[in-house]
Amino acid sequence: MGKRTQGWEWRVAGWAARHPGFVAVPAALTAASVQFGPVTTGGVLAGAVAAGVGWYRGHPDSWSRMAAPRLRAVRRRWLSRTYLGPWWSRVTEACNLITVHRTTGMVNVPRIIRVRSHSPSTETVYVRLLLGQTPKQWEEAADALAVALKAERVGVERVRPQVIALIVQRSEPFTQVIVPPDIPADSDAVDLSRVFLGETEHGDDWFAPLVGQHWMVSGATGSGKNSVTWMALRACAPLIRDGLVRLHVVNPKGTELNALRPVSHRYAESDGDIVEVIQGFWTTMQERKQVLAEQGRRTFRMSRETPLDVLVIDELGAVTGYGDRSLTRGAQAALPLILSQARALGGSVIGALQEPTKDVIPQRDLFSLRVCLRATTAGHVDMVLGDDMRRRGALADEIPNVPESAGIGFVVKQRSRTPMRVRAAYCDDTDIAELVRVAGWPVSELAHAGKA
Ligand SMILES: Nc1ncnc2c1ncn2[C@@H]1O[C@H](COP(=O)(O)OP(=O)(O)OP(=O)(O)O)[C@@H](O)[C@H]1O
Repeated sequence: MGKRTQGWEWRVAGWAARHPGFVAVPAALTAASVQFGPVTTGGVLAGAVAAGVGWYRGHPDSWSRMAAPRLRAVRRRWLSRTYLGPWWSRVTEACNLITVHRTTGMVNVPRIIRVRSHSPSTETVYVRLLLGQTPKQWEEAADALAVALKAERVGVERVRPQVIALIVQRSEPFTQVIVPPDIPADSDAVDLSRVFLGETEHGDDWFAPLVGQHWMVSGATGSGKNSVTWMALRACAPLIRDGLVRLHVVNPKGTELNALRPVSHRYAESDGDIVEVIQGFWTTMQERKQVLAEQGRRTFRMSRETPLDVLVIDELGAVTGYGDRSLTRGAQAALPLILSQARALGGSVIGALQEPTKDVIPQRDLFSLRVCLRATTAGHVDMVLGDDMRRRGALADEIPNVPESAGIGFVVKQRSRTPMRVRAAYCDDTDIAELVRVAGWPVSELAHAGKA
């Protein structure tokens, strides 16, 4: 007997029996529209669907709730495959960062996991490494990557096993030297809670408070560390003249800051004098404690009786870490006390150093403003600014060692805990001479008066 073939009627009947909904729903809709009219039926149907969807979306286990993020992820992946994928494949291939399976010939491209942008000029791209790749390989390809990504420079940071962060600096916001503003003529015009230091990458002025704060400026030799110090002292010039600010200057190198000798309350270059100045500063703070107690005040207010004492230390590393033993021991006896207690007593410290390691400056966390100018190694960035700051864009070790980059560095925005590229204004010899002239004229007048 030959194979029995079914007629189409049987096949339709069989399908309808297997899918009753497909038959029952149109049949019910047809019957309802014959009975109540198509408009009423359509309206009721639309209402029922809307109510059902509404209920379903509100339900904790609703499909749409669970599915929505997944759908979004799929769409994103699809978009990145379609638009970003080919471009990224070309970039990584050009930089030799893809692998090809030996037998199947399949090309493996490292996957972009996430892209974050913490500042207008920098992006952080998190990449999952391919099997067999090392962060070092990517570091070696950083220059090629910068060219391929049309970026100024690219830094590589290890995040966790298999994941690295590419810190892509798109542009250099600072192409010109920033000129310092005029020194205010009057003490009243000076606001030490907002000292102008330079500009930020956002195009705004960069201000920092000096009263009740300690500043640490770290940078390699020639990075322009003293720019920050000079800007603070220019703001203070009329106050120094009026006896409202006193300078205690520690200048182990004996260069540059020696211009401050005539306007300093205390000044030291040799090891013995340095220890004396630092310990004298601590004694002043202890006396200040007494004065405030007698005045019944808990907080310091700047006046001639209680001036702001500013301790400026150049080469802080030599003073606390790698200088002569008698010097470092003497300084280390007083400096931690000053850093932890002087803020409320009207004492501020401005320290500049090249080597920000813990053994050189164990108290670096006591500095409230920390500026990281050009660094010699990547590790210095997080030591100065805090954990993860390099990964978030503070590529201080990638700042070129050229005079055009001097004064450029990073600070941390306190609210968002993200690094911000800044450039300090540059005080040339004329600006320094002007500062000394404004700050010092009563001293010279007094000297003349004494001689007369
Ligand atoms: N803010 C700035 N803007 C532009 N150029 C600057 C700035 N600061 C410094 N420079 C330039 O960089 C040079 C080096 O600066 P400076 O000697 O102050 O650096 P430094 O970090 O103090 O170095 P060192 O540790 O050797 O004393 C200066 O001669 C000057 O030409």
